[in-house]
Amino acid sequence: MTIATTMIIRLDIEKSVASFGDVASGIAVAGGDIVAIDVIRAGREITTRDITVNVLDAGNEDIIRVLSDMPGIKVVNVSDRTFLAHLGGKIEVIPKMPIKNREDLSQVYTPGVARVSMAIAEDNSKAYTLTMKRNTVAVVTDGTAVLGLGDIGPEAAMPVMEGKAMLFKQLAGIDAFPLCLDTKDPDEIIRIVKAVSPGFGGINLEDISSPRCFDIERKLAEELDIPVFHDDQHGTAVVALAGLLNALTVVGKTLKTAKIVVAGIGAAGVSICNLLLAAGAGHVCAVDKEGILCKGVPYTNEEWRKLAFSTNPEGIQGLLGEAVKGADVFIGVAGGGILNVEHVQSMAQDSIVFAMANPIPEIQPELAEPHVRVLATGRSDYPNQINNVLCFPGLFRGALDCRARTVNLEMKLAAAHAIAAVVQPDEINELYIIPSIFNEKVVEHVRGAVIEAAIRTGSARRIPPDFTGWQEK
Ligand SMILES: NC(=O)C1=CN([C@@H]2O[C@H](COP(=O)(O)OP(=O)(O)OC[C@H]3O[C@@H](n4cnc5c(N)ncnc54)[C@H](O)[C@@H]3O)[C@@H](O)[C@H]2O)C=CC1
Ligand SMILES: CC(=O)C(=O)O
Ligand SMILES: [Mg+2]
Repeated sequence: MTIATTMIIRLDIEKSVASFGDVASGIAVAGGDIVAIDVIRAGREITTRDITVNVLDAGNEDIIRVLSDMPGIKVVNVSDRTFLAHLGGKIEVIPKMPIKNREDLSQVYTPGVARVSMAIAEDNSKAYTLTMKRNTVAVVTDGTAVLGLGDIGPEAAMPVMEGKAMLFKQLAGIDAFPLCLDTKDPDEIIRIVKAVSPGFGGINLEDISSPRCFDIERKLAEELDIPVFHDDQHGTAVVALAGLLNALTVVGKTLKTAKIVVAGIGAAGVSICNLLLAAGAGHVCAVDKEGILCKGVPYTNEEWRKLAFSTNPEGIQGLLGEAVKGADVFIGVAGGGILNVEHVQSMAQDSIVFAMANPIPEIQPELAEPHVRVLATGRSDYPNQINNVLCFPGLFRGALDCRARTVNLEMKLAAAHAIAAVVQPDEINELYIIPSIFNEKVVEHVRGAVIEAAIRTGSARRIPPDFTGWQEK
């Protein structure tokens, strides 16, 4: 799969040996397109230039190899726009007011702050009004299941968590802090999250591998009185359900009767199966590496044991190939390339394929497209992006604003229906089953639906002053 990008290559060119013409033809031969040239230093013997080159494939090493092999050329540095966007990290803390004089200082810091702290000490709930707690979420990971990259560790997880924090802020105005923990021990993760929780209005667990993630989330949700939400489980499930509701409308099928295969029964897959069942799906078939989950198999994974009873009503046995035969829907949250063209061809007429693995989908969209009616991926470079970013900003906005104690099933179902309803009935078509993350209505819809469900189910501790009720439009 190719990802077009722009590289900036800094070169020392030894004038007596090589010319810029040599460089330009080398880059062209290796598949690059020069879009800008900057002279950084013009010495008598050596000139240093930054060459900006468009390349089709982000992983393209050919250009660098060609240039490195050229006599008189030294490649000093290579960066691309993506790396440049990460220099020094992507987020920062900005004070809400400047400290210009001693009076300001004594208000925001000592001695003035002491009175505020004492007010909170007398009544802890004042932390919601007198600190950043009410607008602040911790994005917590142990780096064990980062995107589809696996267990890459807490440092390598940081860019993804910073990205989530940016999305929280830009889309929903929420201040989110990445907390990348250097431990994989579930009990220690629970202890650390509980210990830091006083400063946060909510906890977004991210990219924690399964099955550890289930217990970690359950125990934290039981023990904390703020919403704890494992995004890869429930954010993904909410958005998958939203997309599926509209995709089924496009093909004229129903959730109750459609045969739905979910592949990859990890964090995302378990929650997708559970949410689909809760929404009324009648034929869910859960498939992991060892095959279709079946009743009576003594799985060590407790979630699998439960799913084996609630899914696969036909008792189908076998691997993915058996599961997808005649299926109306395939939802992949397993990993890149596990679905092939024969699999897709064996599905029912007007099939729906959500290949949601990141960064490489279960099947390349170009391969699947000719054989399916509705296709979606988790990526931003194809139509129908089914990504949990459509859920978590609005869901936390709603949960924070009504000071929800928890995120319950009704809130998740409400969020899914709200996302689906952003696409108006006269707009829905094969290439538009899910709104864009830049559609401003998404956060507004999800917030409203989540607040309404939280109030209805007793999870809300307050009714936001601006909340006058919510109805799908
Ligand atoms: N589009 C979106 O919004 C989201 C996409 N994802 C993507 O979904 C994938 C899974 O994420 P998580 O659930 O967090 O990971 P996970 O590690 O908890 O689960 C992955 C599951 O897939 C299974 N699996 C691997 N190869 C398989 C195969 N050939 N056939 C069937 N099952 C197979 C694994 O055994 C595991 O149970 C990743 O690629 C991730 O990037 C995850 C969350 C959100
Ligand atoms: C989108 C996301 O959260 C993931 O792929 O892990
Ligand atoms: Mg994730």
